[in-house]
Amino acid sequence: MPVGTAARLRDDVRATGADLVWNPEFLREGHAVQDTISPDRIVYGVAADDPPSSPSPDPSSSASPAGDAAGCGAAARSVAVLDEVYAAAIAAGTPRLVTDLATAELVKTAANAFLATKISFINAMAEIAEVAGADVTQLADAIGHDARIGRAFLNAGVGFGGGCLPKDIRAVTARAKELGRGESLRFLEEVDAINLRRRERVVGLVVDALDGSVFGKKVAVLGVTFKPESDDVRDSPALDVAVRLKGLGAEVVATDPQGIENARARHPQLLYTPETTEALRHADAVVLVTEWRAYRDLDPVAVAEIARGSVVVDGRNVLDRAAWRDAGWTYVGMGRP
Ligand SMILES: NC(=O)C1=CN([C@@H]2O[C@H](COP(=O)(O)OP(=O)(O)OC[C@H]3O[C@@H](n4cnc5c(N)ncnc54)[C@H](O)[C@@H]3O)[C@@H](O)[C@H]2O)C=CC1
Ligand SMILES: O=C(O)[C@H]1O[C@H](OP(=O)(O)OP(=O)(O)OC[C@H]2O[C@@H](n3ccc(=O)[nH]c3=O)[C@H](O)[C@@H]2O)[C@H](O)[C@@H](O)[C@@H]1O
Repeated sequence: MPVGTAARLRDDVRATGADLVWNPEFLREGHAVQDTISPDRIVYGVAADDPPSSPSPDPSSSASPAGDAAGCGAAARSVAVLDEVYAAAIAAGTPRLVTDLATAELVKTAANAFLATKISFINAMAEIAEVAGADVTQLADAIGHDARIGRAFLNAGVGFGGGCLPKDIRAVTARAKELGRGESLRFLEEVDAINLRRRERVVGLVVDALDGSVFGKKVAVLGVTFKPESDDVRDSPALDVAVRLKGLGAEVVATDPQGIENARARHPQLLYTPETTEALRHADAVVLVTEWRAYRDLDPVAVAEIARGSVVVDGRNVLDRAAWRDAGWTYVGMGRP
């Protein structure tokens, strides 16, 4: 939601006798239950002019500018209700922050924007690694050991997709412009552009590996969802790569453990099979774009026996490149030799 939405809705909601608090959640698809039961933090946004009367159980965890102020209005009651909802998580020591409405709205957007920026940062470094002859996975490991940076969300590859990160960076960029601060978040347009370039890059690597043209070549695309453990194909880099290859004249056969139905509804022009072996059979090139466990664990020797060609493009940098090369494959990674 654009920052300012809660404040705009609040009076209308209160006129009904209810209260409006902003309680963003940070769950990831595929981990929804675990993330809901054990969140990293809980955030309640309450109206700044009606602060909660009771301090939070752990005052050091409250970021409310008015969290300790007197008052026993609707916001205080809402905080008490939410404390009941999250009683188990709070008792387990989950940090709980009470903020104003706008801050709570921005927390959600800022978290996703930061995650997207981390991914595009490492993908930008992958672009440099590609021309410098460096290895972006080793680079990520090395900088990730710095606790201030951290290794999470530094996996370079075909980039981020899904129903949240792409939408949220575009939405907050647009909102910043509305608020007269477009320059503050202009870098997120670059984050978006870097991300979209990675899809082109995967396609380009396939074309190059097939001597300049995919026309008439069979390409096995492993994965259509935006990430493993989800059937979601919204803004999926994997599906985008499949569609682009098809547009260049390749005979694309895509496979996925969970996403075929959703992918077919959006792109019926592609061929799909739930059988990995069928996708790989007589393939001139194999492209891994969603790092499902089943694809990470593929035996390169066995795949070589059913495929026609010997090109594998690892769009997620998850395959054991030495094992694939030993089995006779031309292995192509993303930002690593
Ligand atoms: N998917 C996730 O893991 C998380 C999603 N969110 C946020 O929650 C929101 C919903 O996300 P999802 O559940 O993934 O999306 P979704 O696309 O699965 O669900 C959205 C629902 O809203 C309905 N809808 C859309 N426009 C509407 C309108 N104008 N009037 C009435 N209904 C309308 C759609 O039909 C759909 O049922 C998004 O803002 C997302 O950023 C937040 C945290 C996690
Ligand atoms: O707002 C939301 O709805 C949610 O958006 C994301 O969750 P989600 O979209 O489920 O997926 P992520 O696990 O964040 O992955 C997003 C994309 O980034 C990609 N990614 C992730 C990590 C990485 O290192 N590299 C990378 O390319 C994934 O493949 C995927 O396409 C956030 O992680 C959640 O905290 C948030 O609640």
